[in-house]
Amino acid sequence: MRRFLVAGNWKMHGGLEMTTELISGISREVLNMATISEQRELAYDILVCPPAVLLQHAGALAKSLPISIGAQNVSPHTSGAFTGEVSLPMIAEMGCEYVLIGHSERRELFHETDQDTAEKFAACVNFDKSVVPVLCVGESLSERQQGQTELVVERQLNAVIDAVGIQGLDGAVIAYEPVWAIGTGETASPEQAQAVHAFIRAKLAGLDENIGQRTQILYGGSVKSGNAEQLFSQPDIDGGLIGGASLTVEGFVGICRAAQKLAGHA
Ligand SMILES: O=C[C@H](O)COP(=O)(O)O
Repeated sequence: MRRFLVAGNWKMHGGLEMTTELISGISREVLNMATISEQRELAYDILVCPPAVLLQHAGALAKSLPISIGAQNVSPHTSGAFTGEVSLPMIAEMGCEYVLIGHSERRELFHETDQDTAEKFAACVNFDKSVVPVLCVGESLSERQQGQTELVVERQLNAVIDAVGIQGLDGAVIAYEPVWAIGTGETASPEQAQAVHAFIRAKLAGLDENIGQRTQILYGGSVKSGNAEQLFSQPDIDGGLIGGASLTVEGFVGICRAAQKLAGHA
């Protein structure tokens, strides 16, 4: 059975104080709303992805809490003359268990290609310590309007599958984030999201049934406490990658509440 994963992507927000407040506040609230037995181990997983300079602080804070830490980006290189970049060994040392790969803002604003994304994903697969890649895929508004959603998502998936094989996706997380729903307040309807999630799962399952069935596929794009339960109720939606609503304890915990309520049904 797949577990729900509620993941917050803080993007370029926050500082030391906000990191302390969010991580300790989220942990306090989710433990408060958990049953006694769930307090030993929550029935779903929580991830927060702060900016790179806050990872050390976040990693130290979250060490004994039911929250995993992830980076928002990583270099495909282990070390070298790559000014401004951060490597997998560096983020792992800061306590990162996950890293976002190919977020649409990286693709759009920083011109990362499918090939760049595949190289970063391959670096995670080949890294000897475990840092789970969260591969972000999704179409733009004009691509959706032209009926190209599946084509685009499949192209983005294929770039990674070509680089690492289907086995390389075993244990990875996929986040479907329609670009037109990111930060716009416009959410894909549960049915629209489910259709793409089912397509992604079928694509993976067509190559390896077990990997297809056990891969967590998150939805991202204006998820908030008011729509999380409806989205997470869909059979192929295993949680969310949350931007704006992950920046307050109340907003993020409201989404965790939906995962807690539905846990066991993913
Ligand atoms: O990584 C998160 C997504 O870009 C969604 O952002 P949003 O929840 O602000 O729409």
